[in-house]
Amino acid sequence: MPPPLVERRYLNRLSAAPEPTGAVVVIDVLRSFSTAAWAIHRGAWELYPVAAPGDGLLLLQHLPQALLVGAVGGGAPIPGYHYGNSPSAVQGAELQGRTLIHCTAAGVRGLSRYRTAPLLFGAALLNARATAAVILAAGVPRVTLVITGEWTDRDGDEDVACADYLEALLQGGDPSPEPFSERVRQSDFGRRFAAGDQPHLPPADLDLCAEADRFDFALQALPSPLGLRLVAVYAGGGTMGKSRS
Ligand SMILES: O=C(O)[C@H](CS(=O)(=O)O)OP(=O)(O)O
Repeated sequence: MPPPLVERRYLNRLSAAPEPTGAVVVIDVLRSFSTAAWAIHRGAWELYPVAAPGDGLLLLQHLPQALLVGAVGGGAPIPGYHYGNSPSAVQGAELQGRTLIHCTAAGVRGLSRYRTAPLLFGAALLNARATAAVILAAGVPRVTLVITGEWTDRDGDEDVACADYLEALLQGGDPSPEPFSERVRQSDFGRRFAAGDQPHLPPADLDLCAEADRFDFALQALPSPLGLRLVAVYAGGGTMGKSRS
């Protein structure tokens, strides 16, 4: 099977391009899908991405055992939520078997924007290789990579680096991940974490987000009666997370 055609979109740029067909991979290395991946690794079953903080509070009425995780634009925790959108914050949480409601200003908004895609993933550098493997196993002819971290004051190169790595893997390459990991650290947003002068952007988060291929699962967003639901999926088939019909 030939490699898929890969194209890119930017969440924060106006675009007249037609809606993507095939797989859409919404990339957010700092930090949405790194937080989500660490949460799954720490035992969370599933995450419900919601586009606005108030939507999370409404959804909590249907999922009273869920934990609220999220940040406003710039990265400060959402008031009233249990945890910030932070891999180091979820490290200290008891997440085994838990459902999370996840709200962020970029990555989660990207999932919401592309919610009608035939196959939809959230990805970070932590699970780039696993995401490529799941997509290649699905045999889709076209893949759209969505950069979420580019803003007027930020280059978004943490996501572009992840997209470059993913694209190389999707084309059948086997590049060393280190240069891509270093680009995450050197990106405009990465350097804000490295500076360590904002409590909601801890340097520990950069370490937990800049590692490549730590996890062997992709994060697939599936439709559910309560909205999109993000679960771990594996290239050999198989989904982790409770089914909810
Ligand atoms: O919480 C984060 O790290 C960012 C903040 S911002 O929206 O990019 O300013 O959110 P995310 O959606 O994870 O990029």
